[in-house]
Amino acid sequence: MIALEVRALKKSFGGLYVTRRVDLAVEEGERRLIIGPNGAGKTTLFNLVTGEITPDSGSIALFGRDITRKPVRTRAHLGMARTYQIITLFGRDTLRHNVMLALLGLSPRRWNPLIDFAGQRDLAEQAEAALARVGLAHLAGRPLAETSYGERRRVEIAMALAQKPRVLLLDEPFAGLSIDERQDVHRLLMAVPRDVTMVMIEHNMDVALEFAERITLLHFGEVIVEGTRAEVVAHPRTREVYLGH
Ligand SMILES: Nc1ncnc2c1ncn2[C@@H]1O[C@H](COP(=O)(O)OP(=O)(O)OP(=O)(O)O)[C@@H](O)[C@H]1O
Repeated sequence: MIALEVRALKKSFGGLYVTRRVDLAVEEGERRLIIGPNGAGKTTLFNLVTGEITPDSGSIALFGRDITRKPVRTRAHLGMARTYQIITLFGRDTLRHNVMLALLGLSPRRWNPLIDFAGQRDLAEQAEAALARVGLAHLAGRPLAETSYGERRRVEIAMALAQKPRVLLLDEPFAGLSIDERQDVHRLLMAVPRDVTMVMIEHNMDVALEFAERITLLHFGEVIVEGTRAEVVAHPRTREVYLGH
């Protein structure tokens, strides 16, 4: 079954086509890597898929269901989660609370302004389980501002995984990490079960290549090469627009 299918997707900003025409089909359970030079339209593609921006034309389907015009929240309910390139967490709050907020994002309780965190035992337990999954259970009660950059990136992955996604979009999960931290995140992503389909944008080829089964190369808003890891790496167009730089 195709988990995520994008067809003839187009998006322009002020007359400039950032997504010129993108077709993409990611199988359920697949690990797909999206590469491309700066400005190729990778993040824009993610924004279109998650619904943060609307396409000019084309369609997006999640497990066969058309979601092109569905709001972000509906897509999240249908199983889509994302980590961001820019960290957007609450510094003074503990790791546990940050993950609980991510979980509340999918819950009707989010809309209750008087929510009492202390009374949300089930949410706290889910948040702790999510933190344990990324090796941060021991830091659950620590304010986020007192954690390292690498730990925060793992919190972001915990937040996305806590939502029990069926499709997880990862925007540069290795950006800014040390070699050791990269290995931690890599191990963590490799341990995610196959019922989660993963699509990753990443510049850091050494770690990302290992992760990917199939690779899509975007250039000026179009897919110019796609195939298995070996096929894409060996392709002359890849060398020309990407690996040579
Ligand atoms: N909201 C917007 N309004 C106008 N232009 C935009 C907008 N969003 C993105 N762009 C432009 O679209 C182009 C593609 O941006 P995008 O962030 O999708 O590329 P990218 O492949 O993710 O690049 P990078 O590797 O640098 O993150 C860029 O030239 C960017 O300036």
